[in-house]
Amino acid sequence: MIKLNVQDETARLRAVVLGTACSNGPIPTLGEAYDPKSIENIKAGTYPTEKDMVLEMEALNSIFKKYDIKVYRPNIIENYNQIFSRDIAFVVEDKLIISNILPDREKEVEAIQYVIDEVESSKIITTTDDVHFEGGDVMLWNNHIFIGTYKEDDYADIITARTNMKGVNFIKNLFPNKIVKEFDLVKSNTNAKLNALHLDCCFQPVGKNKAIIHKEGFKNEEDYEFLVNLFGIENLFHISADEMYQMFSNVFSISPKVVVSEQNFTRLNTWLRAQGFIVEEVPYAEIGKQEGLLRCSTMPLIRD
Ligand SMILES: NC(=O)NCCC[C@H](N)C(=O)O
Repeated sequence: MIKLNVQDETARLRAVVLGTACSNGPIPTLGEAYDPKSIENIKAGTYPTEKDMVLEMEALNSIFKKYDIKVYRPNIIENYNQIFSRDIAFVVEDKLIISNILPDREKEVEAIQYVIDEVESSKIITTTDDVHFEGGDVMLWNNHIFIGTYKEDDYADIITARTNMKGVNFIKNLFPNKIVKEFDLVKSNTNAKLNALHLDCCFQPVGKNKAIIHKEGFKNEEDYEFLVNLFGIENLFHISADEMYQMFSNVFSISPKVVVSEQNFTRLNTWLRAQGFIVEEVPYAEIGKQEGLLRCSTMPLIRD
């Protein structure tokens, strides 16, 4: 059995689900794509190849091996995108919460059923179809749970809005001892530079008291100010719309000291090293063309 334990974003990682790019399927049609960056790359003829994406995910896998982390991979579903494991389920404390994910991505959950079967059934949480959340929108931070959401009435038309207020309230009720803080995010179905697809696309803590943030990803300035007050302005690394588009906030912590980052994120990697972090660089830009990066493709099961 797997004894789940995740208390925050950065404690030493022991076990993780890492997605797979194997049998990713043909290039989606514009109608099949569900994020603006994929659409942009399909139109430009630059959609990533399976071969390149498999190589990138193996580079991440080898970092996990180096740090002796137990890695679970999804079972392969033929011709199906299974890269972004983060969104399909997530661990809070000792509970595995199964997301009600975008219907286009539903089969991804079946592929990790063998992992779910290793978890004590009383720890597995599911909910009704009207309650939406994806793991990319949910972050644990000390006594807080941060959740990205979208509050406008046109939620149903916004394919980039994945977590609704019913989802936020469900998590609030599940963890009455936590401070659940939701953030209304800026969304665009058509322009990836104006789209905070999930909370982890515009914000993520690193280390014990620092975070990467794109201010304009937050619809309300007060939400941004809340994070400034919590972390301290000197501890925030601000990223531009272009850096959000490159997914600078979607690095992945394997301990409070060690961050896995993309090899081209020079400005961020230099800052991280100056703060005393060990930065493990991997190539991940091809995966990034699908509007997800390192955090998005991992789902931690056990941290210290
Ligand atoms: N946590 C994340 O931001 N996940 C990235 C998911 C990207 C995928 N193309 C999607 O739109 O669902």
